[in-house]
Amino acid sequence: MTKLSVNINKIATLRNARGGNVPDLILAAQNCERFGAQGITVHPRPDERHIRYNDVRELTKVVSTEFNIEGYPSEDFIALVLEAAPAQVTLVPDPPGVLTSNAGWNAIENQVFLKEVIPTFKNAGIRVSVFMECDPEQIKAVAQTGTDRIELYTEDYAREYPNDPEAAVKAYREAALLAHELGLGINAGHDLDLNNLRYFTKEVPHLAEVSIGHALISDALYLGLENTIQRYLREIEMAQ
Ligand SMILES: CC(=O)[C@@H](O)[C@H](O)COP(=O)(O)O
Ligand SMILES: NCC(=O)COP(=O)(O)O
Repeated sequence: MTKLSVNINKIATLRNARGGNVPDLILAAQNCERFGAQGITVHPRPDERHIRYNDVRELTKVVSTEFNIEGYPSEDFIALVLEAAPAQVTLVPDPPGVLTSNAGWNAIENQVFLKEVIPTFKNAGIRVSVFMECDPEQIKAVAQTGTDRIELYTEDYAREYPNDPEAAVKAYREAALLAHELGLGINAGHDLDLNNLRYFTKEVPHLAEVSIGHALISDALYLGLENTIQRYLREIEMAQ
């Protein structure tokens, strides 16, 4: 069954807006797990616009499901992840000033770099996932880096889904089949929501985890966090 990892970046966005500790991010993460989340994901960006490095240090003490830390493997990020020792690190090629993640790795051009960085985490017992698009040549290249998993970047799927679901999901299904054949685990995320999640998890095989944040936290403003998490879980259950 595909696991749901709730990305709590946007709870930190709201907290930072007033400079205090409301909403309490640690309590929110614990409640997400209590409401059924099977993982907690954070993306501490260099400018700490939402998740701060110290949030990661505090969260790692309380997260009892799978803790997944996403980010570009800068020296500071690597040191933070090794200190936090999460279940999983997801390497994302984001430059510092980007509004949000908007591309997967070019694993062909960055093969040497990824081959150097990935053992640092694996030797510390941390599962590695690499944020990727669906290009088969890129999937073959990232399979050579030693990563445990890839995370399929699903913005293209989310954008095209309303127009033509089958066309939107085709490349992802093919990428998942190829990745599985190459011995890679498969995660997915970015812009997944209550409308497009069931079809994606039904059509894409071998999907270990989806990480969802922006739409889920936005839905929770209307539906409540507990109800929202359970509705996302139900979408996955209905697909499998
Ligand atoms: C890698 C990914 O798709 C998400 O972690 C995304 O980067 C969320 O980041 P923001 O919450 O800063 O948009
Ligand atoms: N890896 C994707 C993630 O953690 C959340 O992305 P989004 O749902 O906020 O777009």
